[in-house]
Amino acid sequence: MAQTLYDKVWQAHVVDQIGDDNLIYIDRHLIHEVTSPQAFAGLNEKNRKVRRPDRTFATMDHSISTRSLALDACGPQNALQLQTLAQNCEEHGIKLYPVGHRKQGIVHVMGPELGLIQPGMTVVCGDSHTATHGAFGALAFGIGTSQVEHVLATQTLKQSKAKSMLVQVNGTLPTGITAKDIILAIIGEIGHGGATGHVIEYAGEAIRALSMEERMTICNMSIEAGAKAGLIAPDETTFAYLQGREFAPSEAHWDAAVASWKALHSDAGAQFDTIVTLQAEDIAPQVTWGTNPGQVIGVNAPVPSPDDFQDPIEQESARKALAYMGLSAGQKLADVAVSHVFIGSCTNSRIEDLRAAASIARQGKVSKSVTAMVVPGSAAVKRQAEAEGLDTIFTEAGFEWRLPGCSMCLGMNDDILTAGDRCASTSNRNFEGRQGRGARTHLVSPAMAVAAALRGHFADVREFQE
Ligand SMILES: CC(C)[C@H](C(=O)O)[C@@H](O)C(=O)O
Ligand code: SF4
Repeated sequence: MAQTLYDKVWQAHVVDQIGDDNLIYIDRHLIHEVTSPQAFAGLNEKNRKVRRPDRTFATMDHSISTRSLALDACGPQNALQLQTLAQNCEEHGIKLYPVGHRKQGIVHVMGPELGLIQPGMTVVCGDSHTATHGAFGALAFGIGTSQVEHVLATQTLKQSKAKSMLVQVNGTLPTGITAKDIILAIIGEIGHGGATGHVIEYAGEAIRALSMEERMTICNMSIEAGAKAGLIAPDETTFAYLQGREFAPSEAHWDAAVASWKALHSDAGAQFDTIVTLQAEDIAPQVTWGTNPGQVIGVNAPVPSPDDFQDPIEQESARKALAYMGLSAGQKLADVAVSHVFIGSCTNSRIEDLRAAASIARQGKVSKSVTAMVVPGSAAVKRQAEAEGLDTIFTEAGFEWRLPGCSMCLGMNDDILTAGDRCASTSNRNFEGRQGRGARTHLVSPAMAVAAALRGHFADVREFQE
């Protein structure tokens, strides 16, 4: 029978059947400081060892400062969490990339960089944006702390199979439109719960044309569509990205690996539970106006009115969102001033994101009324950006240039907004209080974030194209 990519990866990892569920084997386990301490505590209490330390990799990203390398820069509680991770990794023989290490970074940025994620693998992490790694044709999803403990102890996980959704993006992406705009447009189309219970496979000409970094941006936000995971079938782009990376198959094994990866695609005639189709030419630069990522419009569209929605729940949600965001129906986004701009997060902090941001930043200066920062996703991205002189472009334009980490994506470190602040952010979540209590988040692409920084209000990045 014709199989989907998801079927193939799933089937190759089933170890056992438990009732209606399966026990699946986990190839890679990524860990960070926030969701691992209790898991290790549970393991230690039961006197258990980590089953496969060689398949487990750790980094520090959430609770760290991106202004200083000091572990206690964000206070004693964060320091304790970070020290606990270091101690647990030491005791259990797990490779850790701590703050200051040349391979440290946001878990979803540094993992792929090291070649840890390969087509056909199962990948888990106690973090919802583990979906990012699906860009490699891996089945990658976030797990809770008790599941982290289970994977540490057994290298397996009990799971039930999800439904499948095909999101097909046809056509060619217009100039100035990015992967971030594609995924926001998809979520705008299906709603922020639109893929609940599904694993999404992204396909179509516009997806095939994307680089690996752009594919990661797409898969990253599968979670914001409600999906369990998002995948893209591996192809030459994937293989070229992986070749030569530290943990990628060695030269002696490379050809055999690629040959097996080439079978990882949905067969002709494979059945999906749900199919969604978008046309790339229809996508404008996206800006969220509300408090979930599905509340999104093209930059030139008016802010909607609750009456524009049929569903009473959506109407109520729009009403609440407009009140929280301090916006009114019919308003133009070009009239909405921003106080902060954040370029970073596991969605948009890779080198291509920073290049796109710099290409706009070199055209002007950050508005006096805006505080703007660029936070590279990993130490490797930071080094590369500095080698290309991007840091100078940013600082000369008036942006802060930071150390790698999650930073202002969420309020767990020293980058927290205050009530009433309005931020154009390249991150992935915009719920109430995400970047600080009472703060307002608008999700955009890196280029759109810079456009807002320079103008002091939202602007169509296509006006900046040289
Ligand atoms: C801290 C962590 C558990 C959390 C997540 O899982 O998503 C964080 O990364 C986030 O983006 O909110
Ligand atoms: S950058 Fe943001 S979304 Fe990504 S892992 Fe860190 S906190 Fe979560």
